[in-house]
Amino acid sequence: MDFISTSTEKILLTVGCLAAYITVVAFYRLYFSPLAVFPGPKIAAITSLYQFYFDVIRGGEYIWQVEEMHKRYGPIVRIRPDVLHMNDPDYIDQVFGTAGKRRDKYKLTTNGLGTLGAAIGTIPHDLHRSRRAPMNPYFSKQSIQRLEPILQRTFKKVLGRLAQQAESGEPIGMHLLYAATTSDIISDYCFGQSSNNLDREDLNAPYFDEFAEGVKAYHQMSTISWLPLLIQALPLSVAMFLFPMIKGVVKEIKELSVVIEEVKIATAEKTEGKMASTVFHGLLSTANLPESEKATPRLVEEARILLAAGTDTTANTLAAITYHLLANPDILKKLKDELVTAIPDVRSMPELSQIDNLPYLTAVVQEGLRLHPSVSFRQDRVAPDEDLFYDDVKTGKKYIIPKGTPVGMTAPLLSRNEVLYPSPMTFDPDRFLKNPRLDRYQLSFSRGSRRCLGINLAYSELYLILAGIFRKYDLFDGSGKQTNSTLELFETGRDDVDIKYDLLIPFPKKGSLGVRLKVR
Ligand code: HEM
Repeated sequence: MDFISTSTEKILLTVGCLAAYITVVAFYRLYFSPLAVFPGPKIAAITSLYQFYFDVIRGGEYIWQVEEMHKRYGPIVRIRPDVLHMNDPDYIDQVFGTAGKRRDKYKLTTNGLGTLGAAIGTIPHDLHRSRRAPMNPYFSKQSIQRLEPILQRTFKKVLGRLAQQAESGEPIGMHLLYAATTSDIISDYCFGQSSNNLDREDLNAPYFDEFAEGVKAYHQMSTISWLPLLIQALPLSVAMFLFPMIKGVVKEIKELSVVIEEVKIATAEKTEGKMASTVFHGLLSTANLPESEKATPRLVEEARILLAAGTDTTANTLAAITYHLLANPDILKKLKDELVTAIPDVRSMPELSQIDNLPYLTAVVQEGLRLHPSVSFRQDRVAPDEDLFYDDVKTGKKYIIPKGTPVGMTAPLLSRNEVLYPSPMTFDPDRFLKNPRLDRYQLSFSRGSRRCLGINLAYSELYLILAGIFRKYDLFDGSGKQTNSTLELFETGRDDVDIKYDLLIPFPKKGSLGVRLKVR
């Protein structure tokens, strides 16, 4: 009897203490936190479990809750106890920082990326700068222009695959074809060894499926702060059993470690001089890079990011643009007219110098990036040195965002701004022709010192592949009179390209087979 009452008392005491603790924390967050003055739902201010429910349990749906919050509370909202979110295109520079302004990353976002040693996962501004600096020359406009032979060689294989598909009569999944292409290019540029996905019968589909499964862990890792530490602390076999989504990562780390070691041996005798021909030969022969920065595990993390960021992003935007062009014959006609003038001989491969200034192609690419930013997660930044000031012009309210506060912006939300982009869900390249300065408001490649490293490569791939495919192929019209090669959408609708779930990268409705085409 005594035992029961003592145990019951202990349980009651524990529950009481817990309830008191939760009440005090909730009370503090609601009324005394420096972020208490910011609008937003109380539940989001009290607990991060609100985000956890939508992002982890429901799988990438918090983005739509945040959109609703903005509709209800205005352009600045508190979306977690410690995080603000902005949806004002005129405030991009303040959040992402202009020259000379330091911007850190938010710890939990980088946890989700799982690569604290890579530039993208580096929290402090200054360390990020030093990691990014030796990679910048390899992704400058001139360096990417020098890559044209690799791009051309790879694109020839794409045309070969499309021709092969025409013979088979089977539909082709364009996301996979584009991912195989961009992955071949970035792997070739990183190490001088292409993944050769385009030479494989299955286009290396299992690798890309594994990648898609892996990114689904992003929200778990970024909302449960201790999860990455737990996974690292467990024996590998136990971790893989409990968290099967890490299997692909473990395999990739092993393979990339071997590749990096090979590059190390190849660069050992070389001294710094002219630019190396691949990114990693370059990094490893940079004399003033500390040895710790050249350690294999850190370089493996950098390589994982370059390979992932350089693959699915561009492929996703390419697939979406392909859909819109084939679903909108008027838009495709305008593009084709421009391409026919710029590239008179249909048998010749387009060269970047022929196409990189074409106005309509540029508008198509910008509109594709606007409507389908291939990085859909909240881009959080922290200003460590300065308070930020925000005036809500509609309500006249003035806010001071204390220094050190994570503030996020989300490209797919910003790009649906109805004032900048009337009928935002319509694919309308003309809006960029009418107002070319609209590109100032694009957040698709991020901004500031953490802007996408691969932006010039991504543009070259987008221009070259779209120009090459749509110069050659017409839209199938069913007349039976067409003599040119043609493309037709196969069982593909708008909901196969529109974002439904934000899992770091955008995913369409469940069960979607992506953009599929019949090639004739
Ligand atoms: C349409 C294509 C692409 C889009 C929309 C895109 C978008 C982005 C965005 C939004 C970020 C910032 C992410 C953050 O806040 O942490 C980023 C960073 C990055 N991207 Fe891209 N990207 C694309 C293509 C590429 C390509 C082809 C590469 C190839 C190297 C690449 C490499 C990177 C790297 C390394 C970073 C990290 C930069 C840093 O933190 O300093 N991306 N990208």
